[in-house]
Amino acid sequence: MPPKSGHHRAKNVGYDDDDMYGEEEDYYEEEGGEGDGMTEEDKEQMAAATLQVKEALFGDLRLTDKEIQEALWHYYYDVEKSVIYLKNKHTPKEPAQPKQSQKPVSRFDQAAGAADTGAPTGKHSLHDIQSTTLCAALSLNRVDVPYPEPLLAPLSMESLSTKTSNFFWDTPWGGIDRNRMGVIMEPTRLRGGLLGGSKLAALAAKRKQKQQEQASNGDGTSNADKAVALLDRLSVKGDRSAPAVAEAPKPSVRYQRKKSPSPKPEPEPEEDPEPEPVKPLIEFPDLRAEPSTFAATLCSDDPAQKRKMVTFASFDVPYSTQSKFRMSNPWDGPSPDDVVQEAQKRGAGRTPKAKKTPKKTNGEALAESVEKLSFVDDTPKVKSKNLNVEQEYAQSGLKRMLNFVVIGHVDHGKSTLMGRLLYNMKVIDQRSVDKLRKEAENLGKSSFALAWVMDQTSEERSRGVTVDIATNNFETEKTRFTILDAPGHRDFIPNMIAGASQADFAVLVIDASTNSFESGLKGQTKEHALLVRSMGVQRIIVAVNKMDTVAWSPQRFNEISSQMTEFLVSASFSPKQITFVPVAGLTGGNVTSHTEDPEATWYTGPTLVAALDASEPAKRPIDKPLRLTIADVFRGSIINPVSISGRIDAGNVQVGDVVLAMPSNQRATIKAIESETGEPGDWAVAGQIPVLHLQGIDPVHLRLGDILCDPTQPVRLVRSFTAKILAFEHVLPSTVDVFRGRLQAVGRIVKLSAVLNKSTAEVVRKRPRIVKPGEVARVVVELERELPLEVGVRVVFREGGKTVAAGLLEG
Ligand SMILES: Nc1nc2c(ncn2[C@@H]2O[C@H](COP(=O)(O)OP(=O)(O)OP(=O)(O)O)[C@@H](O)[C@H]2O)c(=O)[nH]1
Repeated sequence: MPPKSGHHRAKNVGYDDDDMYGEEEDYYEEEGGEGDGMTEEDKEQMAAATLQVKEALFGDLRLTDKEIQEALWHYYYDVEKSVIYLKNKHTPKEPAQPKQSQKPVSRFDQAAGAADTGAPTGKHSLHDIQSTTLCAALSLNRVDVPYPEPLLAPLSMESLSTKTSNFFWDTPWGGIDRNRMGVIMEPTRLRGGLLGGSKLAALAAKRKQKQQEQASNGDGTSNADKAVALLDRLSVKGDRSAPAVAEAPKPSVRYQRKKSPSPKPEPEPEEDPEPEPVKPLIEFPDLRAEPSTFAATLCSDDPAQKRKMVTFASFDVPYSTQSKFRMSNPWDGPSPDDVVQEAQKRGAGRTPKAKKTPKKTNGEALAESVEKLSFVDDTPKVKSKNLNVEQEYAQSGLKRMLNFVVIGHVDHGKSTLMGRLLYNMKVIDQRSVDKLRKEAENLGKSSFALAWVMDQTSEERSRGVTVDIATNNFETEKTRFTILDAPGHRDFIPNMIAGASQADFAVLVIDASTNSFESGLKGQTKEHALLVRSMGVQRIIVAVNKMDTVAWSPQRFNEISSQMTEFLVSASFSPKQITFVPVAGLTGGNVTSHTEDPEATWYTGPTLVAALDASEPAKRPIDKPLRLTIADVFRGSIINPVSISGRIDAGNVQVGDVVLAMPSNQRATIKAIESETGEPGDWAVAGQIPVLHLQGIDPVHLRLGDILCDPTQPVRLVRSFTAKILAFEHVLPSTVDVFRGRLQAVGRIVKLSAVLNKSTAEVVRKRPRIVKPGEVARVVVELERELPLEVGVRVVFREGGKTVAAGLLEG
C-alpha cells in the first residue's frame, strides 16, 4: 500500500490516466520497499473498518475479509462507500431493462448514444452549431471528445440536415454565392494530439467497444455508471465528500504494480492503454461548406479534390463572358500605331479637308473672338515721312547737345554736386528738395538730400552710394546737357564704363578735404580718368569739391590741380582740354555762381556751369550708318509695349525706319521718338540719347549693350580683333573680361604684337613679353562669343575686378 502522503495527494486532483500513470510509477519506484507497506496504524484502521463494513452489511452478503479490505483499501477506509460498492458488486443483477431510455442517462451516454444512432436527442440550438462547427474547425476530426456541458445540449434531427449557411440565412451576408463561401477542408489523415489521437481517445474507444460487447451479451446495466465515472475522472473534482451513488471503484493501475502486496481489485477492462486509433465514434452532422479553391489547393492532399475545386470555383473575368471578347483575336489586323501611320502616309501631300466644326455656343464664340482680338496686332503700319534728317537738324535751330559723365572716387560728392546743379538750374524745385531733405533726415542721412536728386533707387538711398548710371537733363542758354552720374564704387565700374561710353566729356569730382584726395588717388580717381580717356573722352573738367571743408584754401586747390594735371597729361589728356573749378556742392559755392564766401574771393575762374558750357561738342557723325547702343529697355506700356533708350553714336533715325538689333539679328520698326526731355519728335541724330518706341519685335531680343543699326549696313559680329590699348596694369597673354559699353564677353589676349609710341603710334618694340603700366600696345584678342564690334569702338579689359587696359578697336 502506498503511504498516506501519496494517498492524499492522488485523491485531491483528478488526473488523466496518462498523467497518473507516469506520476505514480515514479512514486513507487521511490517507495518500493519490502513488505505490504502498511504501518501499524494502517492495520488498526483497516481492522476497525472491516468490522464496521460487516456490521453494515448485516449478513446480507457473505463476503470474505479480503474482499471487504480490498474495497476499504480502494475507498481509503471509507466504510459507507465500501458498503455501497460491495452491495452493488455482489448483489445478484436483474436482467437488463429493454427500455434504456427510462433509466437515468449519464452525460457520457448521451454523447455515446448520439454516436451510436447518429442522431441527436434534443433540440437544435446555437450551442449545437457552435460546438460542432468548433469541433470541425479545431480538430478537423470526428472523435468522441467529452464536451463541456453546454456543448452537449441535445441535437435535433432537424439540425442534422441544417447547413451552416442555413443558420445564417437571416444575416445580411446570408445570400453569398456558394462558390464564394469559406471552406474548411478535412485532412485526409488523422493528426496526433489530445483531440486527435490521444490515449484518452483510444481509451474511450476501447470502452465503447466493451460496452457494445457487454450489451450484446445482455450485460448493459453498468454502462452509464462507468461512463459517468470516466467523465468524472476527466474533470477536476472539487468535492470529494459529495455522495457518489453510482460511482464504481476507480480502476487504477497502481494496484497492479509487481511490488505492491495489497489485495488486487478486479481486473479492469482498460488493460491496453494504447489502442490503435480507431474510427471516430460520434458522427456529427456535416455542416461544412465546400472548401474554397484556396483552401483546397493549400490543404488537400488529394490531387483529384484539388482539380475538382479549381474547376468548381474558377470563374471568368467579367468582360471575358462577352462573346465578342471570346471570339476576337487581339492580334488580328494592324495595330493602332499601324493604322495611324498608314493614315498619315495616305494624307501626305493632300490638302487637309476643312474640319467640320461643331456648332459653338454664344459664350464659346465670344471667348474665341476675344482671344483672336488679343493676338491681332491692330497697330497701324507706321509710315515713314521720308525726311531728310540732316537737313532737318541743320534747320531746326536746336541748342547744341552735350552729354557728360560724372566720375570720381566714392563719396567725393558727385551726386550732391549734380543735385545742387539741378536745383540751381531750376530743374527741381524747393519743395522737392525739402521733401528729400526730410526723408533723408528721417533716415539720419540729411547731408544726402541733394544726392538723392540723382540717386533715386531705395538701395542707393539706403546705402548712400550710386549703383547704376543716373541720367538727368538741364539746359543753359546755348546748350542742352545730359548728365550721366556714374557710380564711384569699384564694384560698379562696368556701369561706369557704360556711362563713359555715352559721354562727350567728363566731370571728375575730387574731395579736397584732408587725406580724401590722397586716398582717392589710390582708389578710383585715377582709374576713372584713365577709363574715360580710353573710351575716347578728350575733355575733362575737374571739380575740386568740398572746398568749404578746407576754408576755400587756394593752396589746397593748387596742390590738387598740379598733381592731377600731371597725371591727366600722362593719361593723354591735352592740357587745353583740362579745366579745374573749386566748388562746394553741398553749399552751392561756384556751381552756378561764384561763392560769396570771403575766403573764396581769390578764385576768379569760371563756375562749373560756365566750364560745362565752354565745352565744345565733338563732331557728330550724323551722316554715317545708324549705330545706337541700347542703354535701357522698357516694356509693358499699353500704347508702347517695347521701348529702348540709348545714345546714337552715329547716323540718324526717324519714325517709320526699320532698324536691325544685333546680335539678335531681329528687325523692328520705329513707331515713335521722344527726346531726352520727353518731347515727341520725328527724328533724332548722333549725340542724342532718345527714347525709341518699337513695334514688330519681342523684347527678349533686346538687351543692354546691344546695337540698333541700319539693316542695309549692319554691324559685324566678330570673334577676334586687334586693338590699340593703354595699359593700366601689367598686361600679359591671359584671360580677360572684354567690355564694349554694356556688352561683355570673356576673351583672351592671345598675342602682344607691339609696344607703340604714345604720340605717334609708331612701333617701339615688337613682340614684347609684357606690357608695362602706362605703355600703349597693340594686342590680338579672341572672344568666347561673338560681339558686334567694328573699327573705332572703345573696349575695356578687366581682370579679377581690376581694369588692366582700355583701347580702340583697329580691326
Ligand atoms: N562738407 C561737404 N560735404 C559734401 C559736399 N559735397 C558732398 N558732401 C558730402 O559727401 C557725402 C557723399 O556725397 P555723395 O554725393 O553721395 O558722394 P558721391 O561721390 O556721389 O558718392 P557715390 O556716388 O556713392 O560714389 C555726403 O555726406 C555729402 O553730404 C561738400 O561740398 N561739402
